[in-house]
Amino acid sequence: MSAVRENGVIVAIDGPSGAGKSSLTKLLAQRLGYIHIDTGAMFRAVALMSKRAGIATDDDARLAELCRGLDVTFVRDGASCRVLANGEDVSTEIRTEEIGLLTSAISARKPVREALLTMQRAMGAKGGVILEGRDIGTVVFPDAEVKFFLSASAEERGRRRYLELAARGDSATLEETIAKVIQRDKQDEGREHAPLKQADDALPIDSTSLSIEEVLSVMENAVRERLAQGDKG
Ligand SMILES: Nc1ncnc2c1ncn2[C@@H]1O[C@H](COP(=O)(O)OP(=O)(O)OP(=O)(O)O)[C@@H](O)[C@H]1O
Ligand SMILES: Nc1ccn([C@@H]2O[C@H](COP(=O)(O)O)[C@@H](O)[C@H]2O)c(=O)n1
Repeated sequence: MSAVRENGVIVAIDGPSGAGKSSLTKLLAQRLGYIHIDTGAMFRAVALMSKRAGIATDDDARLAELCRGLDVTFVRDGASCRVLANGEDVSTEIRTEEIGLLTSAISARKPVREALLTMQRAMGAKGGVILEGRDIGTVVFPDAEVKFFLSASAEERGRRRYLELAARGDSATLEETIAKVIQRDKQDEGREHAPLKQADDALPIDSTSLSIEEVLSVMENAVRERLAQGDKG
């Protein structure tokens, strides 16, 4: 177990779509005074920009060129965070289901993963960060001091996403939403590069029957226990 870093520990939260990663990362970051790094938003920004540029999802050369010229940053907006791509606020545009599915295809490409891996490691190396994604504990920071793998049944994750979309006026049915969650799971788990999987040393949390507050309590206790170990860990 590595010593605590300059700004604190690195916390990795991985898991499939709709498991609650963003919700819990935001709350846990507030509790700890840590920085929230939404790596999914970074992949979504690449997907949005590639769509605008008319780049095919398997055109690695053009995807690599796009990533070289792309600067993805996070800007605090009260209790929330805005996502900027080359200075443009793309926070809303990257959240559509269309972009979510496109992102799942784009994020399977090696040049995209290599480019964002470099950015993510630079953002989190000094600690005091919580990164959420699919490969944080396995690829980005395999030496993270605290790792969680947050999951829930596909039906529950689809139900959560359905409620979220309905609140935004989206007309997708529950059945359609569950099917899209399962489709994204298969794409994320089945790809060659950095597939979604639980790190061997990650604490698994099945949130199917747990409230956000219950999950947050488990996570916060685990992080504070590690912090109490300090450099002895
Ligand atoms: N334990 C829970 N119980 C009930 N609802 C939850 C729970 N966790 C998250 N939610 C709700 O489920 C929806 C999806 O949560 P969230 O966006 O945090 O998941 P995610 O894992 O980040 O998904 P994605 O990877 O697709 O972005 C949100 O509306 C959130 O409020
Ligand atoms: N570390 C990551 C994070 C995300 N992805 C891909 O992005 C898609 C969108 O992620 P959300 O968390 O915003 O839903 C996701 O389905 C993955 O395909 C990734 O590959 N690695």
